[in-house]
Amino acid sequence: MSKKKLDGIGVKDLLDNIPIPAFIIDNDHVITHWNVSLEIASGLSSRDVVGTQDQWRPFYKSKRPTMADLIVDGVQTPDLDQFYAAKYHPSDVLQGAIMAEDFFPDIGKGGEWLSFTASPIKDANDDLIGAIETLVVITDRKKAEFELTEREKRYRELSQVDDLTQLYNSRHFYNELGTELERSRRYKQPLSLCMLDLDFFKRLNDNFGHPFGDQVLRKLGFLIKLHLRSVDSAYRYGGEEFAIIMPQVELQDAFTAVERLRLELSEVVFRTATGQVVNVSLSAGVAYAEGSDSTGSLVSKADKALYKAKRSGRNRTCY
Ligand SMILES: Nc1nc2c(ncn2[C@@H]2O[C@H](COP(=O)(O)OP(=O)(O)OP(=O)(O)O)[C@@H](O)[C@H]2O)c(=O)[nH]1
Repeated sequence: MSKKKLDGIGVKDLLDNIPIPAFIIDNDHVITHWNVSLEIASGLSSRDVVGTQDQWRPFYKSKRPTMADLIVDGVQTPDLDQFYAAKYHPSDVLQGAIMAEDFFPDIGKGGEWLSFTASPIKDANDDLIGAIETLVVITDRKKAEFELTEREKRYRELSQVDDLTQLYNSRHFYNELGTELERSRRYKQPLSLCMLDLDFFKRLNDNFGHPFGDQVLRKLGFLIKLHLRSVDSAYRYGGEEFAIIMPQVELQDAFTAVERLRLELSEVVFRTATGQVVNVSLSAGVAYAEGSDSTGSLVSKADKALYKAKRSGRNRTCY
């Protein structure tokens, strides 16, 4: 008995009983159905739009095809790009249907994100007779996704950046050095690596206190950043040891750049808590990447040069 009643139910009744906004257009792009959920969402009554081609009206400022119109016209990828560049994909579930997500600035107060799917409607002979489009507001989900992406970005930055000096930390150093080494090999471009180490830093800490040592580290971090070109990257490699990766820089130029930095630091006047004036120096080692170098061998070359600078009296740069 109840089955018979359901057999007789029309498309309009069915559509009006689902909580998802939906409309149907025929092959002439004329609206045949506009359900109650879409009336509520769009503020347009079915009486006013059925029989028209106004399906674009709730979504756009001026007339343009909706996804359902493109389905009716048989528009395929990549021509869909013209209207929904990189925002659509074929439905995993329905054959011939296209799903898309987009932001509609003219809907609601500040705009809404919609997820919409348009599917072809075919008759018993498999001929296309129209298309149905359903819409879901996904603004809250999108907001949550954006917030999550931002948090992840911030977290990644925090886990890569040293708090004290605001330079990258050593974890990030090895990733980046590997990438730059690979790039220099592939494009046959020079790559230099500099290791810097403050001289007698233990003595500074012991004599003037840890906070004073921190102040020196911060200042050196600041000076390094000041001197960096946009393609260089600097790292706090260890306690008072720093590294600078210099892509596209020959050994001699890297040497000159580090020397400039060393001289600048030597001219900075630090003042201790008791007002004492202190000068600080650094030693540096510069190495140049050769075709056969790994990250390990390049770091080792730079470290050896740094050791040489320390051994031969400090406050100098060696390669
Ligand atoms: N203030 C401060 N000191 C640190 C930090 N990290 C490491 N150090 C100190 O840096 C000092 C490094 O000392 P050493 O490795 O003996 O080297 P050095 O005294 O600079 O001697 P040379 O490198 O041979 O000139 C140690 O006393 C560490 O405690 C930090 O974040 N802040």
